Amino acid sequence: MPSIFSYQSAEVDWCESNFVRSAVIAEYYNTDGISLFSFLLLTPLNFLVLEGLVGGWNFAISSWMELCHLKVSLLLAGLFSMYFHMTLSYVGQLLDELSILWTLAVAYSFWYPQCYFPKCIKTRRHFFWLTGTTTVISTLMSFVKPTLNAYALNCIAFHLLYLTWRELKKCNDKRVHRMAAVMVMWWALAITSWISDRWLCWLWQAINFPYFHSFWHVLIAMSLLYCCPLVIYFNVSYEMPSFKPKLEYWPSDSWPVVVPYVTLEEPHKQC
Ligand SMILES: CCCCCCCC/C=C\CCCCCCCC(=O)N[C@@H](CO)[C@H](O)/C=C/CCCCCCCCCCCCC
Ligand SMILES: [Ca+2]
Ligand SMILES: [Zn+2]
Repeated sequence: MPSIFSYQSAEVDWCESNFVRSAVIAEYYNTDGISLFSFLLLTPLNFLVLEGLVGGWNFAISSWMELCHLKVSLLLAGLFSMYFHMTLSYVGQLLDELSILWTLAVAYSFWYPQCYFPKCIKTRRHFFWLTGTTTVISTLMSFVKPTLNAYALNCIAFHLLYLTWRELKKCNDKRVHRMAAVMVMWWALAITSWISDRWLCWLWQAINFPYFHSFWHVLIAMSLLYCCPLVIYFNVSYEMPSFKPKLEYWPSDSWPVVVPYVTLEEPHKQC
């Protein structure tokens, strides 16, 4: 019986042919080629977006700690993803999926708006416990049928879409609507690539182009780049109502390649 650490012991194998470009890296493009771009370039950009938040304002130490948790979780998700595609091992698959689950848990427990809490949950502390318990139970259940884990994780994105839609209904700022539209566009392209790789592999192998999972890595990282400032924008509107958040693009709105971020207008002095 193969060890849970051994190469190709995972339940899932992506469309890219194994060990074609390297004897030690099972799926080269999913591990290094393009994934390296997405996680080692776009994730630091996300860090800068998050760092701008801390550096620019007098941010409470608790918010700084929350962002640190998110950064560590995102970095681990990137590293575990590379380990998984390098080995296609059972442990790699679970580390990849569980790190995404726990990153989502961190984001939900810190930034889920209080107005959407279930009726029985009164404080963020209670919501924190609810998220923690649900995540621990989901972690245990993930060992039952690991093939289903990724589908369950993708369903969480639909919940995020629903929340975005609820928030946009209350918001008139055109810049926010534009940023949400761009985030959804990247996510739609990402999920299409993920499903194509899973379900239409026979077709991509027939035309010798089995690289859609590596596209997914880049596209989901792009979507996250727009998701972070949006989450921060809505969070500031709820938690710091005296500030006025504004979505901006670096270096400027008109550039074809931009990094989105949030700025805050100083609070009005109270008499
Ligand atoms: C203050 C900012 C808060 C922002 C919250 C952002 C929360 C980010 C959470 C998770 C990061 C996801 C990282 C994706 C890593 C992909 C690794 C991967 O490719 N894994 C596959 C196997 O290699 C696996 O099959 C994929 C599983 C599905 C993962 C689904 C993740 C959903 C993430 C939702 C992203 C939101 C984008 C916007 C949605 C409208
Ligand atoms: Ca493969
Ligand atoms: Zn992957």
